[in-house]
Amino acid sequence: MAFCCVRIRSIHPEDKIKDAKIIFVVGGPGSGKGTQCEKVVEKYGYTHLSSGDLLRAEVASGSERGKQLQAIMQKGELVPLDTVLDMIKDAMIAKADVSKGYLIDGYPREVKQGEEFEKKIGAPALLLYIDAKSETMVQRLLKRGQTSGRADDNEETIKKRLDLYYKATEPVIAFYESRGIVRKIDSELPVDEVFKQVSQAIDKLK
Ligand SMILES: Nc1ccn([C@@H]2O[C@H](COP(=O)(O)OP(=O)(O)OP(=O)(O)O)[C@@H](O)[C@H]2O)c(=O)n1
Ligand SMILES: Nc1nc2c(ncn2[C@@H]2O[C@H](COP(=O)(O)OP(=O)(O)O)[C@@H](O)[C@H]2O)c(=O)[nH]1
Ligand SMILES: [Mg+2]
Repeated sequence: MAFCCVRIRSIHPEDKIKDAKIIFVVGGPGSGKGTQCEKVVEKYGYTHLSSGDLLRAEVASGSERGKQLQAIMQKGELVPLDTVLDMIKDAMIAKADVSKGYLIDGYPREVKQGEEFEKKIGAPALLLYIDAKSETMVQRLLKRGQTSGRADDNEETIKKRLDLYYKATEPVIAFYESRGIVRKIDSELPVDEVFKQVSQAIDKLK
């Protein structure tokens, strides 16, 4: 007896991003991640997702979850991994039809965050390591704090964010170095010089 089979495949929203080109942008607070990402968006049409910005948008919405997040961010601590990851994933899916690739800025903050991202979303093709000296980062953040209105751009929280960066986030770079996808960017130079290095790294991806 012949069967006529219609295969019904469930469509998961995740399928839309499973082959996406992903760049992790990692560096200390104030190292210049956001500044460089904006320039990449302009030149390459990538979608920029700053995990910090996504969290701040949730805080600004005034939701109950936002209130809990604000308390954590004000202390310079890390919010629960699943919260950030779900936000990134949803934002990626929302842009899937128009995106040439994704810049994931400020994530992973710790090795575990990277591992979970790969399980739920996919592997990065490149990690841009935006490197600046800690004194440089502090100076930039204090200057940014004069106008940013960010509750965490103050001397006390900056110190905590830097400590956490060296303790939790730097190991992320070593983790991906073993895969050969890390490009170290000297972010002490003027913005356009920094961007030349970033462009070279992205051009090599094609
Ligand atoms: N993956 C992430 C990203 C951000 N945060 C929280 O959000 C705050 C601000 O994050 P972000 O905007 O990325 O700040 P920095 O990287 O410190 O600095 P910048 O905005 O200057 O990039 C962090 O201190 C942390 O509390 C987090 O917990 N987990
Ligand atoms: N001199 C100089 N300043 C920079 C450079 N990149 C960023 N800044 C400044 O440093 C501050 C922090 O930059 P931002 O992009 O917000 O860094 P992020 O915290 O890593 O996202 C901002 O006030 C920028 O204007 C750079 O390459 N050179
Ligand atoms: Mg930023």
